[in-house]
Amino acid sequence: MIETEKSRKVLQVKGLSVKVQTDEGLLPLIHHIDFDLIQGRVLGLVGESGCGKTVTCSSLLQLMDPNTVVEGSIRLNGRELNGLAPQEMRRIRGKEIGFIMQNPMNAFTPVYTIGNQFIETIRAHCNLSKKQAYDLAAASLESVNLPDPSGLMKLYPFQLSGGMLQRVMIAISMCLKPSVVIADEPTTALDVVNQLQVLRQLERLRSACGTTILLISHDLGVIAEMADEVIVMRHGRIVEHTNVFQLFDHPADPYTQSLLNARLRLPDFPVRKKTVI
Ligand SMILES: Nc1ncnc2c1ncn2[C@@H]1O[C@H](COP(=O)(O)OP(=O)(O)OP(=O)(O)O)[C@@H](O)[C@H]1O
Repeated sequence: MIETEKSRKVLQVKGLSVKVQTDEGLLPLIHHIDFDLIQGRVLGLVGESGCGKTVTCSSLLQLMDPNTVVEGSIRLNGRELNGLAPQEMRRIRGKEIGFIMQNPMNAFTPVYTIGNQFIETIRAHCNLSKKQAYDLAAASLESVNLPDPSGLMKLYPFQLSGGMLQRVMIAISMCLKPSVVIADEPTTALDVVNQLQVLRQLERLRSACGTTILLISHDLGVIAEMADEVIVMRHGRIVEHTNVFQLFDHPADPYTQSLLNARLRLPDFPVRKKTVI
């Protein structure tokens, strides 16, 4: 098939296996998985706790513990990431692959203000003066609906709620415009109002910047609302990879069916309103 701009593969994962060194030898965590991230689309990654979602993301970011072995190919815009030198990977993380994590407090250094960290992050990746970086940061914070950006930049991370910190991370991504954002359970620790805000801003990141998103969530409601395609993982393997409508209407794998059945018994299952692009 000819790759058009609409179906451009931004990230190609082929034969990804992750093993951890134990006293008994190498223990497999991820078994030879393949998937692609397509420009401007959201790929959901679901599966029960311990199935390997976070290990998969950490491998893409080359953030696995030293006692693990990551095999296979991870190509970002055609460039192989597996085995890349740590200083090269540091340049790629943030600028080319953004990440938004479940506990945003871990992403910030407690002793520096939000403004300081925001501006330094922008300046580490872009050739901007402090004033230019400050103006960009303020505009970006405003664009994710955070009030009083200049006041907010003087605050320390512990003075912001989890939802506000998530939106600061999205605002940083909006400035750096990475090709891919990996969002690992970005709404899990948030109340319902903040969940909605964060999901709206992630959707804006995708639609305004054309960012490709890998969205990990145990919440099938979030996946139904956001994802175009979905991967279902079990015991470190992909058991199903399909578009979101197919997944909810005609789940093929018995494991997917059991995941959906468990969720559908709850009363607040949302109905997908948007159309797949
Ligand atoms: N550094 C490590 N050393 C040994 N085992 C690990 C390591 N990291 C993860 N694991 C194991 O790999 C498996 C997959 O873990 P992972 O964190 O990817 O699960 P998950 O699907 O993200 O779960 P959750 O939804 O609970 O976050 C688990 O059994 C976990 O204990």
